[in-house]
Amino acid sequence: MSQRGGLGSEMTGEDVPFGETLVEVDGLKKYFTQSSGLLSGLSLEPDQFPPISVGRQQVKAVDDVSFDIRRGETLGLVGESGCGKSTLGRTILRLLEPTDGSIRFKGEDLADVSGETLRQKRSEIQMIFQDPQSSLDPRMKIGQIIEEPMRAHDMLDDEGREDRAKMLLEKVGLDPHHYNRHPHAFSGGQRQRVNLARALSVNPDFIVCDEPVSALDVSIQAQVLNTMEELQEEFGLTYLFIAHDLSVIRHISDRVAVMYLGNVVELAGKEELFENPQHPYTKALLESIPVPDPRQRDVRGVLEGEVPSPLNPPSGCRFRTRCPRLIAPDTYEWTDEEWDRTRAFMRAVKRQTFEPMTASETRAEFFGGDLPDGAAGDVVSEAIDLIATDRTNGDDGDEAKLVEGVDWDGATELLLESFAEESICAREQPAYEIESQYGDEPHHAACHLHR
Ligand SMILES: Nc1ncnc2c1ncn2[C@@H]1O[C@H](COP(=O)(O)OP(=O)(O)OP(=O)(O)O)[C@@H](O)[C@H]1O
Repeated sequence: MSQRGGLGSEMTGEDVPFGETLVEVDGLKKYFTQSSGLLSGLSLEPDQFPPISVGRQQVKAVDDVSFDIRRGETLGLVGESGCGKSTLGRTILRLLEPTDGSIRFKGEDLADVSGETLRQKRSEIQMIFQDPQSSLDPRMKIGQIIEEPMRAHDMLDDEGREDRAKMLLEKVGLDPHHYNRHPHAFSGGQRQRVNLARALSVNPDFIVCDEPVSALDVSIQAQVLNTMEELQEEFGLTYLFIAHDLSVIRHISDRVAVMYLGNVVELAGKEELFENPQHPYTKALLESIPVPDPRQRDVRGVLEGEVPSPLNPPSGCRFRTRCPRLIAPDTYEWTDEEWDRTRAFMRAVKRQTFEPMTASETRAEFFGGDLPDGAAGDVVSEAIDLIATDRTNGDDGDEAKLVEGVDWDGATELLLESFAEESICAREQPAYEIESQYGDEPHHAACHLHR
């Protein structure tokens, strides 16, 4: 059980036992309203004055996210840059107002509390950011920095706060005699330890850690992570740990949530997630080849194609536009081989990954000479004609004329509209519970392959 640093409040009836739900996130959405580009967003409104309006678009940074965090655990949150991790963390802390959905802490919706109760709740939830450099005021001594939250919460008297700050310096692995030093006298890792001490000063139960070790050298990262684990044990802390680096997530997490474009696409126990990943996005992340420079060992740019804009995310499964396992549309009859070949061809056309060739060479290259049977084959044949170097226009008189250039865009649009947009992946949002191979934690995978 937590010692609460020997100076904290007593356990109260509302304290949550270890392993029970501490934080409940339900249907959470955070949209940012953004004015669109300079002229593109202007539209003519003849019935009003002035007769123009500025279009507003919604950045769907977090879109319908639900999960629980249990007392004493670390839930890792991983995903590529821009997928909404920080926004999710900040919305859970109510640094950002949710657009929809709820966040319950110890069973209570923070939206329903106010005044002294809210102030009290706020001290129970803290956040640590990535950049210890900019989050520490250079003019303040670290003792004052650590005491600041206690002062804001009227906790203890001057002497009590100083004692507690020194005790915490020691707990985070720093020398209490450095109480009067300024942040510039400390290394990056030490500054992050100061941040930890500051967050701990007000006895929080729950800490959102947003990329806390990303700015540190790898050798220092492990030391800071170890200290965080020790503090968690000693103070009974619960962490939501945000990182893009899978090795950091693997080090610290009990369970892991994988985020993609505003959605949690997979959530499972750590071992289950790393040993038995079930979402193609998670698999792609895990299969990414580590680059020699460990500071660049992250998940940026390892997947084919760009993350689509959160202004207009794909329908159904958000990963489908980059997914190597897109499911065959049931509007056509396929054999598995026909669909595999068609899907590979569609991806190659979309990304223009090959030099244009004649129609028969394209058939041979992608389909071994045999197009799919029936209507699907007709579509493929039409698409091949659009990108073939012997592309002809037979409508014009008797002699077919060779048409200049290949029509990549036309072929892409035809294939996507006929096939990709007809797939269940485009039509329904996936959410499935599957059986875990490792441990007995539930395994959530938002992928129609598990339907
Ligand atoms: N205040 C804001 N106004 C408009 N859009 C925003 C705002 N904050 C974030 N976004 C957008 O929301 C999306 C999610 O951003 P967020 O910072 O949460 O992602 P992230 O996964 O934490 O990325 P990173 O690891 O790069 O910090 C991005 O497209 C981002 O541009």
